[in-house]
Amino acid sequence: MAGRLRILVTGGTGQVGTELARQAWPDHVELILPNRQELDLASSEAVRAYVMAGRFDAVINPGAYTAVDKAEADCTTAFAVNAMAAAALADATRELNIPLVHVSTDYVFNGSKSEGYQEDDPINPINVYGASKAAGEHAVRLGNPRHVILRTAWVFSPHGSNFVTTMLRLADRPELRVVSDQKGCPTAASDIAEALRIIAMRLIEDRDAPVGTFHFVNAGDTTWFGLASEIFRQEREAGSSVPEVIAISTTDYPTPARRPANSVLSVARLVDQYGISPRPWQLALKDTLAALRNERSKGAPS
Ligand SMILES: NC(=O)C1=CN([C@@H]2O[C@H](COP(=O)(O)OP(=O)(O)OC[C@H]3O[C@@H](n4cnc5c(N)ncnc54)[C@H](OP(=O)(O)O)[C@@H]3O)[C@@H](O)[C@H]2O)C=CC1
Ligand SMILES: Cc1cn([C@H]2C[C@H](O)[C@@H](COP(=O)(O)OP(=O)(O)O[C@H]3O[C@@H](C)C(=O)[C@@H](O)[C@H]3O)O2)c(=O)[nH]c1=O
Repeated sequence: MAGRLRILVTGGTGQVGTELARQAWPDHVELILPNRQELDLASSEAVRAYVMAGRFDAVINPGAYTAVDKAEADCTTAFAVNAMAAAALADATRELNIPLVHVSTDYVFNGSKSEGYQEDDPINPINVYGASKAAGEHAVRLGNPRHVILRTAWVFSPHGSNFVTTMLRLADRPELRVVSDQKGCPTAASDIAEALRIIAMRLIEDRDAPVGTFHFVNAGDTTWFGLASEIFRQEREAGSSVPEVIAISTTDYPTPARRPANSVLSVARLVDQYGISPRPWQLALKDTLAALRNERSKGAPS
């Protein structure tokens, strides 16, 4: 029988962390998912001490400061969590000679490219969140050669706050105005978690497993307007009454943080080196909407 493996997962209460806990891990794997009280990612000393003491065989780091607009005025916390904690994880995992799987974002790109971004395209973030995540990537690359940085994008899931749950919360309005000039790849947290599980297990079991930066997003791309339209198309098909969705431009929806006009990610490297092929985002969305409908029907008075 294989020896027991302990994997530290940060951000266990988040979208990706929750889905990592739900993955079908082999029986000999134990996930350790500390909450904010048990491990404060804003303290790099606490992060280092926790990893050094934990007898872990790998670390997966989806924990992050993800409030994109709030980060503009809270740069210190965003950098502490997204950059300094990542640096502490990278240093500690290198010293322990264990792999680090770090999660990053499409918002490290400035959005000026017209096609999909490759892993080695230059990064040039245009908001504080993106800059803090870019600094986290840099620290991971410098800190531990045995790393995978998995960039993903536009994450949705049945739990937590995301664009899909926001649209459903606003669904009783007669109309919703949504930007149609920002393009990206909507991606289910459950699919990201599956990719992270496969990558982490390969890195633990095979010293020659591919390392470096990879992209993982669901297949296909759209705009936020396209995503909202598809959410309500599927909801209407399931019998719900839905608002009219109106396409607007970014200038008509001012926000504290700028967002890239195009952050479509190419996944070819992950398909090639890990054999992971993502499903279309519309199918992943269907599962999430069904799960949310199921939760609503359980909560509805009988
Ligand atoms: N959401 C998205 O659209 C995208 C996310 N990403 C990246 O994917 C990863 C996962 O994102 P997602 O699951 O959506 O994120 P969530 O915002 O859902 O979860 C973030 C997690 O980090 C934890 N966290 C934040 N600050 C601290 C802290 N100071 N100490 C301890 N824990 C903390 C949160 O804990 P608590 O519950 O206590 O707040 C939560 O568990 C992140 O690295 C993110 O940058 C990439 C692209 C898109
Ligand atoms: C709610 C709403 C948003 N919008 C716009 C604002 C913004 O340009 C876009 C997306 O809004 P959100 O604030 O929900 O999404 P945002 O926080 O920008 O999402 C990002 O989160 C971070 C963590 C990432 O890493 C990115 O990949 C991306 O998923 O939609 C509308 O046009 N109409 C609306 O009614």
